[in-house]
Amino acid sequence: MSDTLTRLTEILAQRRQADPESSYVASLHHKGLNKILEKVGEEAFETVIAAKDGDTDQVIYETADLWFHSMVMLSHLGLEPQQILNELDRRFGLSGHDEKAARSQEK
Ligand SMILES: N=c1c2ncn([C@@H]3O[C@H](COP(=O)(O)OP(=O)(O)OP(=O)(O)O)[C@@H](O)[C@H]3O)c2ncn1[C@@H]1O[C@H](COP(=O)(O)O)[C@@H](O)[C@H]1O
Repeated sequence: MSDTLTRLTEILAQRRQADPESSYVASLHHKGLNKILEKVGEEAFETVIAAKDGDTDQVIYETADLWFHSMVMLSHLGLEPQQILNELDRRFGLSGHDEKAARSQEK
């Protein structure tokens, strides 16, 4: 995992026990899954709008917000970002054709 993702993962784990008054991450966990999912949806929408507008600086900014809130969601669900990276790595081993077959077998 990249140093940035590793560092952020560690900080997010620490902040689960932090004071919601002083930590934004703790405040999201305190508000619960629905609030976290609302933020993921909001940031995804803002990313799409920035891309449609062709505003590349804004795309970078909003995608960072989207990745960050997605990582808070994973943390809330007890999942590790490494599990997502493992899934992406697994797909490297599949051709487009094999990938479709694997997906249809999963269903
Ligand atoms: N990477 C981030 C990060 N990215 C975005 N944000 C926050 O995400 C929010 C983005 O939502 P919006 O733009 O909708 O802003 P908002 O209006 O304040 O949000 P709402 O009131 O609608 O919930 C802002 O409050 C940003 O500050 C982040 N907050 C924290 N981090 C990282 O998380 C670490 C822990 O943060 P704390 O929990 O605050 O200590 C920090 O050290 C950073 O590394």
